Amino acid sequence: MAKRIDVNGLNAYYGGHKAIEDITLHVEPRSVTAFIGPSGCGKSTFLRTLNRMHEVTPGGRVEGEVLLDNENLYGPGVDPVQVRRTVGMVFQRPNPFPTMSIYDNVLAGVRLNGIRYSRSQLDDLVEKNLRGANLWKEVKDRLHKPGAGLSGGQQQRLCLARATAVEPDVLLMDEPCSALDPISTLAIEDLIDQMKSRYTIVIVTHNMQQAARVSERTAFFNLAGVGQPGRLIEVDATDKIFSNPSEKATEDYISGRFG
Ligand SMILES: Nc1ncnc2c1ncn2[C@@H]1O[C@H](COP(=O)(O)OP(=O)(O)OP(=O)(O)O)[C@@H](O)[C@H]1O
Repeated sequence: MAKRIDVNGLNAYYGGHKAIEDITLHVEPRSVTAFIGPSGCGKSTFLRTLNRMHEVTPGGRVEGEVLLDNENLYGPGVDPVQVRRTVGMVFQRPNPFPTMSIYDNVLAGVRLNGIRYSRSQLDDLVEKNLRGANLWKEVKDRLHKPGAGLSGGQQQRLCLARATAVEPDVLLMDEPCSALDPISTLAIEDLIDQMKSRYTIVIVTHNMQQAARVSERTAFFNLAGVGQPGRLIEVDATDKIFSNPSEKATEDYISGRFG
């Protein structure tokens, strides 16, 4: 079930270094929001605060709140492992378990949730999620071959199938196409378009055409200078950000004047 995200006054640190400052952002369910901004402004850091991955980095610390349908992910007693199941993530480089079969890759997260499934239930889960990732037709005859035998684009779709198999509420994508060729990139973008009716999707991208193609809303991040924390400069409808942004820094960035 897609959920709404409300971030209030969020700061994130690496040890003594404040990487992002005072971020407040609201993301509607069943929508795609793109994060754009120059290198080092904290897009990936912010993304990782949305499923408590940031604190996995030594010295990683967060202040402020992230609400998922009004429930604070950083509230007392919240299990970060459960949060990461609810808020799935796909990374820049496709990272299937290389020696594990395609079939077992899809089920890798499912098998950690402690529920016992019958063989036919598992078969159904694998087929449903590979179909959802537009990969079923390409791999149905080699489900028990290793995931590493797929092309980069197929591996990334396998990672999406693995992420959706645990039925998350939110899907976070950190530059999911940056290691892919243009055809595979379009396949992932099509998939994002299809998936947005079921999930809340947040995507970090350096590719502004991609942000314009896939997202309804775009958030622009920037930093005042080297060593300064990144900040959210503005968030608005993607059309507006790319045609008539409110802030000069956004306009400078999208028109290629910096970054
Ligand atoms: N593991 C880490 N340890 C210490 N500092 C880090 C770490 N990861 C990122 N940072 C710092 O946090 C700040 C934000 O980095 P982040 O990777 O979130 O930015 P970004 O906007 O995603 O950059 P890019 O577009 O280049 O991926 C930077 O100053 C970076 O050097």
